[in-house]
Amino acid sequence: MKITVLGCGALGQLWLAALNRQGHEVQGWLRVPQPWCSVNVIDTDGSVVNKTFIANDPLFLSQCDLLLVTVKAWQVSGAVKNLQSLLPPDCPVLLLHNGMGTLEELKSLTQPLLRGVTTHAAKHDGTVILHVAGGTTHIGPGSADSAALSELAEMLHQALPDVAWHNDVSAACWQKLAVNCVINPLSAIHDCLNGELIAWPEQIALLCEEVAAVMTREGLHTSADQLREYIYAVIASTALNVSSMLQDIRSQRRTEIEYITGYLLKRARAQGIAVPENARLYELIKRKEQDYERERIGAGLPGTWH
Ligand SMILES: NC(=O)C1=CN([C@@H]2O[C@H](COP(=O)(O)OP(=O)(O)OC[C@H]3O[C@@H](n4cnc5c(N)ncnc54)[C@H](OP(=O)(O)O)[C@@H]3O)[C@@H](O)[C@H]2O)C=CC1
Ligand SMILES: CC(C)(CO)C(=O)C(=O)O
Repeated sequence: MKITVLGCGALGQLWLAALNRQGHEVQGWLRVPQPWCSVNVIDTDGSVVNKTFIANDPLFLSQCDLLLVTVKAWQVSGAVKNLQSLLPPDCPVLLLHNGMGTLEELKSLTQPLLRGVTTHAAKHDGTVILHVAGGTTHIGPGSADSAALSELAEMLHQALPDVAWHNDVSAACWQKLAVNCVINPLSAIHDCLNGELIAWPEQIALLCEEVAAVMTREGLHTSADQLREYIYAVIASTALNVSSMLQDIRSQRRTEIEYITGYLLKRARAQGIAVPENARLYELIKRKEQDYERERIGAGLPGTWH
């Protein structure tokens, strides 16, 4: 297959390396106008991929069988809309990111849309991407015309297992959203590793109750106890992780809070449910972002909100 990976960061490079290993023709798509991209990945077994692929080739894009989108949630709709007119009309667009809300922003997209979440973990270490832990990628339709694209899951599974197809992927997306609503802002505010969050059981319990109430109203089968149990399992299995939100805060980058807690708040508001603890964490993270954005602008540096 001919595949363009939009966003060649940690996840993007993982997929470029894996898809190329399976014999697919791949190109990267970068924010900067550069005709090549370097992929430098150390896999979980220590094996190294150090390759250069073509990038930003409009002809390749116009012949693509899949656009795999691995940018941050707040970058998704702008990046995809930029490429929309160059893509074949039937080219599936698969969004792989934390948080929710991008499907709503891409309602006008005419290509079939898929969405997914992953439990793989990859991080930047200088110029190298370390594949820290394997995991499962859950994908499914994001628009009505993508329901018949389940064979994509098998192709992706051959490249970077595990990949599971769901005719309705919303439960998997909400479960990941619940994890991110609890672990990401809490770790960013307490400035701690994921594993250290067990020191705040009351806050975790409160957040789980609020998230479970919203999820139940969305028609998902869950409870505060189930969510809490699952989130403690993720805290244990990612104990030594610096969450992506804490990494963003430490590097003074824009976080994904708007698409994580922000999305939960929007759904809660639409349903008339109060979620005060989530609202408080949302405000604290937004304030942190605004503080360093103001400092950057005050220092004459460009803003990070590109
Ligand atoms: N890394 C992980 O282990 C996991 C990540 N995720 C989620 O996956 C998503 C991607 O994460 P990750 O790979 O870590 O993020 P990275 O920041 O490593 O990668 C994102 C890449 O997208 C690029 N980019 C931004 N805007 C554009 C654009 N308009 N066109 C082309 N490229 C663009 C960025 O380039 P530049 O730096 O130049 O802006 C960057 O290289 C996030 O939602 C994250 O939460 C989920 C689970 C695990
Ligand atoms: C699961 C978790 C919390 C792992 O750190 C994550 O998805 C993140 O950091 O964004």
